[in-house]
Amino acid sequence: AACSSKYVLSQIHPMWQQPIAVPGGHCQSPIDIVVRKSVFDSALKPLATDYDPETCQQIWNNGYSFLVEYDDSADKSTLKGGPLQDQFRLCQFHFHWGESNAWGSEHTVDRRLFPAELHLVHWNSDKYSLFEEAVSGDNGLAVIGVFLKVGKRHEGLQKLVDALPAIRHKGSVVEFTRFDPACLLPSNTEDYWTYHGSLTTPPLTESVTWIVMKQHIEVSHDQLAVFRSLLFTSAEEEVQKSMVNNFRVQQPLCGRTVRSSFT
Ligand SMILES: CCCCNCC(=O)NCCc1ccc(S(N)(=O)=O)cc1
Ligand SMILES: [Zn+2]
Repeated sequence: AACSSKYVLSQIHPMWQQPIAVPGGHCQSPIDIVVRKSVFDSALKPLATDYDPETCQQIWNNGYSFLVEYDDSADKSTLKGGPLQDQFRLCQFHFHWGESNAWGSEHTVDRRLFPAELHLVHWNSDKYSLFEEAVSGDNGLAVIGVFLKVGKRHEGLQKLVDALPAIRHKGSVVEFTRFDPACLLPSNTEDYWTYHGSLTTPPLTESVTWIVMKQHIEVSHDQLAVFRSLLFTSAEEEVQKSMVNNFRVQQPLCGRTVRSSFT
C-alpha cells in the first residue's frame, strides 16, 4: 500500500467540528488488529526504552487530551529496538478514553474495545533535528500504544491523576517533574503488534511506526473517572464540555500487513 498522503477527502469528525482535509492516503490510524491475520516476524526485537524522569517538564490540557511533555533537546529519553532501526526521542505521552468503560481506545484487537489507550510519542533523532520536522517526515515517528483496563489502582498513574484538577480547562499548564513513563508500560514489552500508520489527530500525517503492546495495564475505575473530569473547553467558554470520547474511529487497513513479535 503506497502511503501517499494526497489531500482528497474531507471528513467531518465529531471531535474537530470543522471539516478537515484528510490525507487520502492509505495508511491511516487507528485500525482494528485482526490477530489471526497478523504475521509473526522473528526479526522483531523487544522494545528498548531508556527514559530519564528528569526530562519530564509539564502536564497540560490541549483541548483534545492531556499531555505530559518531555525535554527532547537531547537524547536522554529514548526508544530503540522493537521494529525500529533508528533511535527515537520521547517528546510526550497522552491518552484517549470514553465516557464509559465500555469504549475509549483507538486501536481494537479483534474488534475488542478497551476503556482507554496510552500513546507514548517519539521522533526519529537519527534522521531529524526537531519533532516538527519528523511529524511529516518519512519514518519520522514511533508511537507505543498501551491498552488500559479497569481493575486495580495503578500506583504510578496516581501522581498524574492528582495533577489533573489543576488542568481542567483547555490551555491550562502546570509544572510536572520527575515522572518515569516506564512505569506505565506493561511488564511484558516483548509482545506487540507493529504496522505503518498515521497520527490519529490532525495533522494525520502518515509518518508513524505504530507499536501496540499485547499486554494491557490496569487502572482503577476512580482513576479513569478523573480523566473524564477534564474539559474540552477553556475557562472563558460559557458551555463547558467534558473531555470524553476523544478517540478516532478505526480506519481501513488498505492492504497493510500487521506484524507480531510473538506467535
Ligand atoms: C508549536 C505548534 C505545534 C504544532 N504541531 C504539533 C503537532 O504536530 N502535533 C501533533 C501531535 C500528535 C498528534 C497525534 C498523536 S497520536 N494520537 O497519533 O499518538 C501524536 C502526536
Ligand atoms: Zn494519541
